[in-house]
Amino acid sequence: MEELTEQMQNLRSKATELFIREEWKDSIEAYSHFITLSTQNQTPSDPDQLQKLHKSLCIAFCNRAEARFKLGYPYALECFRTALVDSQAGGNSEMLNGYVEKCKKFEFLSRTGSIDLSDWVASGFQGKAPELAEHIGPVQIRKSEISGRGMFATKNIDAGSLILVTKAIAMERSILGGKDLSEDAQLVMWKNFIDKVVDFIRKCPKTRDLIGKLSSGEDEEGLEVPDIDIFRPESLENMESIGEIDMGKLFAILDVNSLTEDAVSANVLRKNNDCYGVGLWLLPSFINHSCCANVRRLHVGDYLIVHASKDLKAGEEITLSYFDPLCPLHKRREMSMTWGIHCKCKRCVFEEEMFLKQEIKEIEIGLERGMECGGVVYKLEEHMKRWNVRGKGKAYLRASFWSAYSEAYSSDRCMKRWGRRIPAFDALIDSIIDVVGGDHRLLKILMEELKKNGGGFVEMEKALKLAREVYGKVVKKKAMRTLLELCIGA
Ligand SMILES: C[S@@+](CC[C@H](N)C(=O)[O-])C[C@H]1O[C@@H](n2cnc3c(N)ncnc32)[C@H](O)[C@@H]1O
Repeated sequence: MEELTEQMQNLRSKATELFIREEWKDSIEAYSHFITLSTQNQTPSDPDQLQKLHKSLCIAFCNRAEARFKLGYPYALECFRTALVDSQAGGNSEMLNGYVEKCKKFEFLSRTGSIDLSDWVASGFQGKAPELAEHIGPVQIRKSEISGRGMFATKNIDAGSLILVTKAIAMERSILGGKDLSEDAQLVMWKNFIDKVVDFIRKCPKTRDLIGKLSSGEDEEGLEVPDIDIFRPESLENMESIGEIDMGKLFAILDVNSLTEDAVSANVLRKNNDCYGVGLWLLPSFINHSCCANVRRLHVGDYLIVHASKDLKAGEEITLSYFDPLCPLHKRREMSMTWGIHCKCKRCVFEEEMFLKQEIKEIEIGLERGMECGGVVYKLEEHMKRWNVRGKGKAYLRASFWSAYSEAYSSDRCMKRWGRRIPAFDALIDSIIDVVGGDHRLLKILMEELKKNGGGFVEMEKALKLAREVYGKVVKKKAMRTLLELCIGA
């Protein structure tokens, strides 16, 4: 024990010396070594010794974060800073202990990604969103057949599992007056957002270099494929600096990669959220779009959480729906234009042919003219039978005409009239989930159905499974039930 204490003291002195000499990289290594030794070994029973150890640990955590920040890593956690302030003020041992525990928790969260939002959800999203930590799951960046680079699973991932947790480089929010944000307010929001990004880049060269790796939408095939490790907060790789970033290129990068919180999958964990935000998150920017996506995103504070909304196979490309997948082809085409993309996913290719059919055009016109939804569903199902459209093809079209299906199945009057002539509710939901993965509207209608017809254990388990696909495994079973109840009113 004494030998160890001496070793720890030597390490601490060495780390501090390196830190003072501004030899950031070596001081990080020395502090890491010190932290590992101090946290893995028996804690001293003498209260004075314990307080000394906690104080040293606080300083070590904080100085290491500071050194990382000096090297240009944006992720120095606020908690480490608080720890320093407090330890310098000679805080009491209980507080120091609290900070050390908090630091250790962050490190653990970042390594394992074992995030649990249950308490926050169960309390009805009271107070500030929980503090999360950066996490990268089993994924890598590779060349994609969709376009440029994409993100791929490196092992099988089951639905609901965490893929990325990442904090925004910058975010700007605006309060929504009515339903939409006025054009002026949007412009102001974008301007503030860009200013924040520019400010960050000035302060943090590493961030500037990482942003420089993102696509500006031009010549994606020629872009280099970065190693995902350079995005890890603890990465010490010395990247070759790209120097000043051209403002024109920066604007193009922000245009291609920024995400808004109004997306279909956002805004789901907090109710009555009247904020509308825009932000830039680095790693999620490598995820390509598909109309049959296999991951979803959630916004918790400034963090973006990406989780699998379907089971994924090792080697499979990870895709996100940049816009609402539960609508017809031409609507999706319109929305994809704002992203400058022409989606060629299997669903789009299949529907391109189907939407040329006169019968489908008539259904679309019928819907526009207010034709009864039950009738629309019946017609479409009959046509699909006649054209021998089955399996995935059938599910694609059902997803495209979701608005008609959801209205029909939610209306008692409609179900009385058409119920026996249209597919059973369970079969319908299963087929749509199969193509678009978990979606909060599917969950909502499933819950309504359960409430109406009373569901047993099997039905409840099915709803919980779908809920995990929609919200991820960040919410445990008990809290998930609260969420399910809330989602009926969502
Ligand atoms: C957020 S980035 C995705 C990663 C990008 N492929 C890269 O190499 O950095 C968005 C850009 O990727 C391309 N992209 C994403 N999904 C696509 C799709 N389904 N079809 C065609 N291009 C797509 C478009 O150029 C789009 O502007």
